[in-house]
Amino acid sequence: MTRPPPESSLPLLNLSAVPGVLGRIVTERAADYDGADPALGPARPAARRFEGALRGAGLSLIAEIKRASPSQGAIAPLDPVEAAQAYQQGGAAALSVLTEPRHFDGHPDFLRAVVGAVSLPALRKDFVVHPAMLREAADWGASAALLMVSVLREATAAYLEMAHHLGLDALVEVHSDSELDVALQAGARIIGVNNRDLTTLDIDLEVSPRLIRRAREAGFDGVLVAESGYRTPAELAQVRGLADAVLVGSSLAGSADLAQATRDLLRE
Ligand SMILES: O=P(O)(O)OC[C@@H](O)[C@@H](O)c1c[nH]c2ccccc12
Repeated sequence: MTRPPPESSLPLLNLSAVPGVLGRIVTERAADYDGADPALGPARPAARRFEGALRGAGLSLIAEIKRASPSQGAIAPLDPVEAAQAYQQGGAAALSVLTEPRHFDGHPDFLRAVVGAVSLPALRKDFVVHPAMLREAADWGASAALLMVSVLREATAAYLEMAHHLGLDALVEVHSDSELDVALQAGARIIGVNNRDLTTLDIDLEVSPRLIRRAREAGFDGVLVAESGYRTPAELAQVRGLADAVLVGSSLAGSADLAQATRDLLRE
């Protein structure tokens, strides 16, 4: 069986099967990119900076620039560059920058500005439902993009291949055993386990440790990231020695002094 080269493929997604809040958001995002050019252009070299940053000693922090969310509404009117600099000073290893405009108050300019101003590698945090979104991420200087198995399903492997074609690392996000199986099958090198169920927005901090253990037991030797809901060093302790990295947004973004909040959170 031959597959068309990644630069010409537009994998089919069944977004009407995605439930709840998540379903609404991805349907809007697909409409935003309806008719966009799916061409990726020539292959770009892989720097693997995002992956490299997370492989550092101990539990690495991915700090998120998140001004609003469906679960909390407005969080804080962060200046993206100031926030990125504060996170870097506080000890973050990498950044996550929301570019979704309607529910997370994100913007492409935030990502471009952050990449131009700080040295940490940055993830484009968005609901990727079209190849053009990956091409944009690479053009804007992101080191990585988020790929959600709950959205991409059987197209996960194709999107992973497209991200790698563009020289991007991919954070492949899962929330259940069956989604983890898809990520492992697809050949993900970085897997994020989201404690938040994006269809109900409920948080369960037991989800990450459980699925991270399962991934390791299955022989996965890539990078594992615990995502969402972390507010205290005690909560981070639940994934120390287990996850390579943790992704934190709201609890940092909502604090008065972002650099100090970052240092406090990382205190063992
Ligand atoms: O704000 P929190 O609870 O610290 O979570 C951060 C991050 O994990 C969360 O923003 C997130 C994880 N996966 C996502 C997918 C889309 C949008 C947002 C997310």
